[in-house]
Formats: sequence, C-alpha cells, structure tokens
Amino acid sequence: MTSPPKHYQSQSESPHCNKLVNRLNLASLSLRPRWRVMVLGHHSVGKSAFVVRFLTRRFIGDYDPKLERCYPVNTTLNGDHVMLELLDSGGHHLEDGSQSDLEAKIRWADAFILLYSVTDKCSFDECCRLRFLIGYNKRRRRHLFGSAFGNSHGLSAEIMGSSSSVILVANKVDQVEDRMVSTEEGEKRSRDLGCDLFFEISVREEVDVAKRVMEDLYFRWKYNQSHHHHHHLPQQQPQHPVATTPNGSTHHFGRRCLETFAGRCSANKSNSMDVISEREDGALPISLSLESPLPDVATDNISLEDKFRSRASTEGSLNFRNKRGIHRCVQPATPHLDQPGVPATCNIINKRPARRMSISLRGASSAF
Ligand SMILES: Nc1nc2c(ncn2[C@@H]2O[C@H](COP(=O)(O)OP(=O)(O)OP(=O)(O)O)[C@@H](O)[C@H]2O)c(=O)[nH]1
Repeated sequence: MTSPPKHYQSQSESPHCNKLVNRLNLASLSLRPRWRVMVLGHHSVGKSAFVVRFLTRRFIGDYDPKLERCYPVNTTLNGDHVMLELLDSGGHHLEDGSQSDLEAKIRWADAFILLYSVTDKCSFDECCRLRFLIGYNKRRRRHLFGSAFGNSHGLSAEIMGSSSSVILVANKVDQVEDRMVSTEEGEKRSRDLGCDLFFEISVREEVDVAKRVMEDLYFRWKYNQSHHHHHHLPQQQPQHPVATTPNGSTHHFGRRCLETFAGRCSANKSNSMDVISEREDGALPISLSLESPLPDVATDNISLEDKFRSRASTEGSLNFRNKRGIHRCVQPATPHLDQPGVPATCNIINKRPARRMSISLRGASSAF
C-alpha cells in the first residue's frame, strides 16, 4: 500500500523550499553589510569594560590589559539587523611602538569610539593624537582610492573613507571625587576635534549605556553615509540637514553635535540652536546642538594636509623648516649636501638631525 502523497500546507514547508530559504537566508546574511567599529583610547579607560558591557550587559572588573579582540556579532540597532564587528583595540599601542598596526586598524574601521576617563587627564589628551590619526588615515585611504580610480567609478562612500563617524566618550563619571576632566572641557574637546557626538557615561553603573552609545553612533553613521551620497548633488540643501529616527522623530544635525547624559540637556553655546527630542526608548533625552556649518573633515583640502604632513609624521619625526634669519642661502631644487658650490652653512642646516615632536601638543590647530 502506497502512502498518500504528503501535502504541504505552504510552499515553504517543502524540504526543497526550506533548503532554498536557508540558502537565501545565508546569502542575505553574507550580503548584509558589515559595520566595523573600533573602540580606542589610552590604557585603562574602560575599553574592554565597554565592549563586554555591550556584548553581555555585564560589568567585569578586570581584564587582561593586552586584550585586543575583534568580536563579530549579529545584533539589532535601532531596529536594523547589523553584522557588527567590534574591535577592542587595547591600550598597549602607545608603548610598544606598533603605530603602523594601529593605523592599519583605523583604516579598517567605519566608525570610532574615542574613549577617555574623566579621572585621567592623560587619557583626555591622548584623544587629540588618536583623532588626528583617524582623520589622517581616513583621508589617506580616500585619497589613495580617489587618485587610483577616480570618483567617477562610483566607489562607495565607505570605501572612500569619508563616511566614518567619530564620537568622544568620557567614562568613569561615577568616580566623582577623582574627576579631573569636567563636562565642559569634554564638550569643548569634542567640538574642537570635530567629533559627531559626545557622551559622559559610567560603564560600571549603567547597564544599557554601551548599547545606547552604539545605537546613537549607528544612527549618526547612517546619517553621515546618506549625507555623503548626496554631498555632490548641486541641489540646494537645507542649512541644517534633517534625519529621521526609526521611531519617526526628527533630528537636525549641524556639523557638530553634543549629547550629554549627565546634564540631560546640551550646554547652550552662543551661535548655536538646541533641539531636544526624546529617545526612542524614552529613557534619556537627546540634545543636539546645531551650529553654523563648519568645513567637513572629509572634504578638507588635501593640499593643506600635505603641507602639514610634510612637516609632521606619525612616526614622530619633524623635517627641518627654515626660520627667518636662519635661511642664509637658496638651496638647490635637489639639494646635494657635499656639492662643491654649496656654502658650509647650508650643509650644517641640511645635516641637522630630525627633531622629535608630539602630535598631541599641536592641539586644535592640527588638521584633524
Ligand atoms: N569606577 C569605574 N571603573 C571602571 C569603569 N569602567 C572601567 N572601569 C575600571 O577601569 C579599569 C580598566 O578597565 P579596562 O576595561 O581594562 O580598560 P581598557 O581601556 O580596556 O584597558 P587596556 O586594555 O589596558 O587598554 C578596570 O579596573 C575597570 O574595572 C567605570 O565606568 N567606572
């Protein structure tokens, strides 16, 4: 007796269909764009604590200080399914001289969380150097791709490196007694460095804080991407671009935005207009400070950077620059130090050893 043919209630119940659906799901997973986020900062500012808080919602007191890991994770941010790769960069790059390693990772990432501790002024200052490296490496990547293939080949904003987002995050605000960096200083630094957002948090005290930071970074990154895609359109843009959150509320962005958890409202700056809006989860209000449009970091004139780069390098060497009064001779286009006709003074100047410099000391005048 033959068994009755099996009837499937819907097509998707058939084993063949299931296989196909599974394959399609896998394909859509692999096609889903990866979002690569790098957490960087001085050592012991709480990078690992932040990452682990985001991944597990737990706070673990101590980690291996040399810990440097990339965590691939499928997650949901603002209602979007995201294939996130989260890199905890470790803080040892400052000591062991793996500068090029750090720069390679910066070129890899799409978005950055610059972390410092409010109890550590050094970590606050270190953000300047790291922000410079981010700006420099992103422009370099864009410049390399741009000069090699040209923009007309439709390279994505992501590849061109101009849609990356950087946020400044002050951690350990629970240590009120030991605070060395005020909220105002943090906000000012965030503006000076051209960061997209500023947060003050305590990874130890707040369970969902890492998730909220990541969601706002993701929101901001998406906005930057869409803004960049339309950047070259000649049509008039609104003076303050408008973006819509998944829950339908509207945010206005200037070049610089501020957000403070601690104050629950943005600091009022002259020449700025504040928009207060509720977060999606209603937990904390977001306040965005709108300012007059500032030059876009990504579209800075590359020749300006070359000018700076020709003097300062991230390897720490500073090329000699003639000062008024020291310049005693006109150097040949291709200086030949031991050329018979070149006066001795020139040789002395040219043979001067390369000086060392610290990029962090250059402050806000650097090309971020
Ligand atoms: N009070 C307080 N301590 C914190 C907070 N976040 C992290 N810590 C502590 O700060 C110390 C350093 O935290 P880590 O997460 O290891 O810092 P890190 O930046 O990853 O350090 P490196 O890997 O050495 O670069 C640990 O003892 C944490 O427990 C916080 O929000 N408040």
